[in-house]
Amino acid sequence: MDLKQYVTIVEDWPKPGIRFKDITTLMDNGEAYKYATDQIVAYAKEKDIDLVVGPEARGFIIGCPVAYALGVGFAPVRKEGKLPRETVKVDYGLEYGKDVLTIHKDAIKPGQRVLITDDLLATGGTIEATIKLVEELGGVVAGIAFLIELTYLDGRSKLDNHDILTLMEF
Ligand SMILES: O=P(O)(O)OC[C@H]1O[C@H](OP(=O)(O)OP(=O)(O)O)[C@H](O)[C@@H]1O
Ligand SMILES: Nc1ncnc2[nH]cnc12
Repeated sequence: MDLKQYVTIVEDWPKPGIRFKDITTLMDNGEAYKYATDQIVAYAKEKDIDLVVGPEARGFIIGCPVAYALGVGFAPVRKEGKLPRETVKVDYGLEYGKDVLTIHKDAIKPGQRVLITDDLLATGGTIEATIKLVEELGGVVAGIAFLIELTYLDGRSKLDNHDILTLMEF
């Protein structure tokens, strides 16, 4: 299936100069959303995953159906001030801003094999920060899966030698 046809490009959003890749037109097509999810599930099955971790908010949309299909848990990474118990945190930058990401301190057991999911790899700041959080809690990043990679921003170079799956390149 050609997934790219379901992504809508929105010019100059949220800021002038940004070509926003809107995945809501992929998600609201049941066949396309299932196809994309199934590709990531097949990848995750090769990696012997114990837990899926995804950053707010679009990382949840990708990661939760994958966790359900694998029969493993999902741990949310959220922007500061959203998680109610003790967290670890990290500052990060992204294509159109900067922020702080957090995860509950007890979300990952040392040695657990983690799949990180998100909709899109741009500068790599969000996933670089997510990797730091997972590793600080003793998790092993066994794989990272995205729907979309913006190859012209070279976010991949921030993700060391981690194993990465992307379903579409722009
Ligand atoms: O590779 P980067 O430059 O870090 O950019 C990619 C991140 O930016 C977007 O999230 P955003 O922070 O806009 O949050 P949202 O998912 O809540 O809209 C997107 O969903 C990725 O998480
Ligand atoms: N160009 C873009 N489109 C959609 N989400 C993004 N997150 C960071 N850059 C983005």
